[in-house]
Amino acid sequence: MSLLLGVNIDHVATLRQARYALLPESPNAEPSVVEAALEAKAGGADSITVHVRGDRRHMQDADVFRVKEAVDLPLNLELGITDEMLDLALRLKPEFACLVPETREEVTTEGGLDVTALFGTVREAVNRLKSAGIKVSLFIDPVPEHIEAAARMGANMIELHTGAFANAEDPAEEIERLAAGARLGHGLGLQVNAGHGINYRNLPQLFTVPHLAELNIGHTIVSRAMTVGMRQAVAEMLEGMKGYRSSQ
Ligand SMILES: CC(=O)[C@@H](O)[C@H](O)COP(=O)(O)O
Ligand SMILES: NCC(=O)COP(=O)(O)O
Repeated sequence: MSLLLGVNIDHVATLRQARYALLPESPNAEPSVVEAALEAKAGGADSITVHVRGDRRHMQDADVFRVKEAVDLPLNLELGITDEMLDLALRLKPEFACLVPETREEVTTEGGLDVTALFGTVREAVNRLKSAGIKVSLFIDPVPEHIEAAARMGANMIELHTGAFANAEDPAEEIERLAAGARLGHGLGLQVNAGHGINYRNLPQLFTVPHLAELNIGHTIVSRAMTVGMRQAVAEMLEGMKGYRSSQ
């Protein structure tokens, strides 16, 4: 099975909010997140990822319902563990939900969910989402205790946070941490995904990380789409991902 690509379209909404923050549902509001998702599908995306943040800095609640309605692809909703966001997820009923840490002051997601310190809270959220038929992923750092806790609480998947890898001067150590985490997660029966900061240049460095099922990639694809359009930006990323399986 090929390595799957989840396209995160958050930053299409970032551009829209720059002008239409007060009127995101205006008929004039652009760019359209629905059109972006449809173009991502046309480019070959396997799923669409959207992160509705508590501060609604980019994706709005209405956006994700419209994307789910209009785009025939699995939807992966990223959310913080709050009653408000869990309620949204239970109303939306996406195929997948990925529980992520969130702080209002962060520029972007800065680390993985501390699933050991928050074990009970995370497990309750996992159970509520799974009871609604939603497959649950946990966005975590490649920390063995966190991976083991994810398996123990019944998560379906983990998404290894690749931000430290993406930001590292020399990524060798981070790549080994990710590889060890992927081996452990796979061995525990978890689907192992990865995401955050992956781009067209650093992607091949991840090919030594085994057992990856899916990459969630957004910022670099939306950035590339500024030049070549979303459909081609997605197709180019998929072309780059083709070498993964043969490198395993
Ligand atoms: C959880 C994750 O890595 C992505 O959703 C990332 O958060 C993109 O959204 P932001 O740029 O708002 O962080
Ligand atoms: N969970 C990672 C994601 O959805 C996309 O992150 P990025 O590629 O925008 O950094």
